[in-house]
Amino acid sequence: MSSLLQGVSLYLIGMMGAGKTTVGRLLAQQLGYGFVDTDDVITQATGRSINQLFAEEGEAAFRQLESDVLAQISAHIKLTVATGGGIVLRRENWSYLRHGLIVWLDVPVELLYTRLAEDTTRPLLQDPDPQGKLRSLLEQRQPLYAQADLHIIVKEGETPEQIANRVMAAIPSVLKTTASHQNVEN
Ligand SMILES: Nc1ncnc2c1ncn2[C@@H]1O[C@H](COP(=O)(O)OP(=O)(O)OP(=O)(O)O)[C@@H](O)[C@H]1O
Ligand SMILES: O=C(O)C1=C[C@@H](O)[C@@H](O)[C@H](O)C1
Ligand SMILES: [Mg+2]
Repeated sequence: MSSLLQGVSLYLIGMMGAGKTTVGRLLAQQLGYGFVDTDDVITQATGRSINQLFAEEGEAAFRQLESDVLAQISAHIKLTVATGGGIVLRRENWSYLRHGLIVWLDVPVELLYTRLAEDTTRPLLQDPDPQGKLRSLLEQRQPLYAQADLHIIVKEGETPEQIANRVMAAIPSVLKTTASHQNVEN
């Protein structure tokens, strides 16, 4: 599979809690790729948590850092990249994401909520109605996530391993489309 991909990186997008970090690590192992998480790079580079950055610098400054980090990552090949849930919001980020194959992990809001209910590390969920907040964020972002090359709809009870296997199985279908386009053009 990794030879089929010819070093093209995978970029995982989707809502917070969708499993980008968890599934991304597994995919990197299976592909023999490096693994990078944009949220982790930001926290390591700044020495501050995402919560701190949102509180002390504001969301706009965080988004700028996120774009800067993504720009640097996109210069590399053979990576599986777990992105922050809001990476799709900035148009310039798409020019970086398009360096690789973009995979949307699409998880129902109810499932996201059960996964994140105890989690206090996502500043946008510090809301009196976190489930409603997740729903409105997803509504706003859905058309953006839908621009991914691969759309993986995750069902309740699916393990990270099963999801990673489904992504691996779906990759050739996207690469085939690219190859057939090339044939038509040639
Ligand atoms: N398939 C799964 N089944 C059950 N729990 C899962 C699954 N995938 C991930 N989780 C759990 O859900 C939580 C969120 O997962 P993860 O951190 O990978 O999401 P994320 O998409 O990287 O979120 P963020 O955008 O906030 O970084 C974690 O506690 C993780 O262990
Ligand atoms: O969905 C979002 O906007 C976010 C998701 C996380 O990955 C972090 O990047 C941050 O909490 C913002
Ligand atoms: Mg993550």
